[in-house]
Amino acid sequence: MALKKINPIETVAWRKLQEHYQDIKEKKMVDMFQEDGERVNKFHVEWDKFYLDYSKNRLDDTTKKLLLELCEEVDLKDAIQKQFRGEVINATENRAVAHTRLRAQQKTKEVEAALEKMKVFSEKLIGGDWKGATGKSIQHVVNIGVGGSDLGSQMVLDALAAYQNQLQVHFVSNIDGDHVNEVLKKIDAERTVFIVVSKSFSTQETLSNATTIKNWLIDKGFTEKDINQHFVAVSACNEKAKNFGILEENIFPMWDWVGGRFSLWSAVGLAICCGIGYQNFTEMLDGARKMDEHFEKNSFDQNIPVLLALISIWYNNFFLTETEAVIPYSQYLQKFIPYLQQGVMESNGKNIDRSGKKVSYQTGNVIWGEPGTNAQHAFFQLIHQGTKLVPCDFIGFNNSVHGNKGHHHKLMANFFAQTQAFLSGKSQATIEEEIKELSLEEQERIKAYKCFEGNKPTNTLLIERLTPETLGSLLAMYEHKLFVQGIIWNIYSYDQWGVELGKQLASKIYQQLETREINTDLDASTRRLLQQFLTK
Ligand SMILES: O=P(O)(O)OC[C@H]1O[C@H](O)[C@H](O)[C@@H](O)[C@@H]1O
Repeated sequence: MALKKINPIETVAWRKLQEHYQDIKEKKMVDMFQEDGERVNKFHVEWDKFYLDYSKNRLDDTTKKLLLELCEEVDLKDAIQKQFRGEVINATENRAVAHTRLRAQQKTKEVEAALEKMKVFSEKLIGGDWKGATGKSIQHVVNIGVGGSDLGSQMVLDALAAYQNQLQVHFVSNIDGDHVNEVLKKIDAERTVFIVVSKSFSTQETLSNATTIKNWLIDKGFTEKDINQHFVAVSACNEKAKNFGILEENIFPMWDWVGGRFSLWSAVGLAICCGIGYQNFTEMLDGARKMDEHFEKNSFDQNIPVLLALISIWYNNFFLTETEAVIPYSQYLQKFIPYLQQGVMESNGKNIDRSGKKVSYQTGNVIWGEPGTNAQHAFFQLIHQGTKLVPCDFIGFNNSVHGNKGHHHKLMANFFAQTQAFLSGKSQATIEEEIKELSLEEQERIKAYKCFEGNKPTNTLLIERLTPETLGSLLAMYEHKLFVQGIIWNIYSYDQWGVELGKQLASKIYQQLETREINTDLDASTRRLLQQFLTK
């Protein structure tokens, strides 16, 4: 059964939210805290190892009530059930969406078999039982993939670097030859296994990089047979992987019903199993499953992904904010933002609704960010005193991984202080006190620059500790958040046609660069640029 096609702006809740926005747009959050002593109690969720405080947002009881009514009107419940039942909700590609199946308690036979294969392979590598062509055990693993076949594994291995074993895992993604060259400098061919990860097994970047590496091995004297011991693949297109020269037994499955950007839970996460071991990988799946259950079963007013999605819609569609920042207070989560960017922007960057009509409202949010405290020293100025409203998610941990309390308390003091500053700003009295030593003339001149208006919204997510399990829950939380937003916006979140045009044009331009024959039907700017490129 297809997803329902309900135009959100035609709902009663949307109209009421528009009216309600007029009441709330000038309100100060500090006043709302004053007026309602129960605000924190009402606007937080405690779940498993997560604590979400969303009280520092420009919303009140009515906002929440209306946003929840919007969920009813678009029949979010029905959409959630359809997703968990694995129905064909990716209608533009005619595919089911069932990545949650990869981490379900009761797994299907094919998923079990894939997991077992990943376990056996990664344990052989880690235990030194998988030998290269010259009989040496493996030290390096190179993941060759791009987009969803790269970002997730990279991010998880960075996030869980504390769990890393002796294998060194590298990533080659960019078609830029400098990328592959730099990685090749770091590895020892005889002790390296390459994992070619491509759902379609037809992505230009991945196939070019894999071919370059294969040739590099051949130049070193490896035969086709030797290469078999150094190459494995993860793909939904077995035949193409075999044609590339990968042995059938070394191909790990992928399925149509797993979108690339939701695939780290599948064999696409093989590099993760190699780097941190199968046990940690399954703990991550368990964490994701817990979040799936929370999302599927909890009432919407206590449902973390639903609430985050609604808050985001509130700003995006009523305050008309342009972007959203995610600030994890953990250096381990440095690659979390690029990973989220693919998930969120590839999914919800759409302008045609589920009825095939152009939408007349804003969809996909622009996501950006960087770990705190580094972010504070880079772009927080704009959030504090710029002209744009940037709602932020602050993600912090009760306990650090390294156990160094001194550092962790300093880090978290900044975490709490920033959301406090975003909320309250700086009062006139405090500014006057700060500058009272200056001459009256100087005070007058400087006063306005020292002003922090505050009233900048933040969600604060406090998680017990960064572990494979909590990371799994966190990733699933954002997956469900973007799904809810796509449902409300009445778009299809699981296709990505928007990336195709560039690929097609690149292949035509590539031919022209190779033959040095520039098409006359190109636009004038591109034609001139190609000429310029070829002259030097
Ligand atoms: O895994 P692959 O088929 O090689 O695809 C890799 C990536 O490329 C595409 O362009 C898509 O935009 C991504 O969603 C996908 O993850």
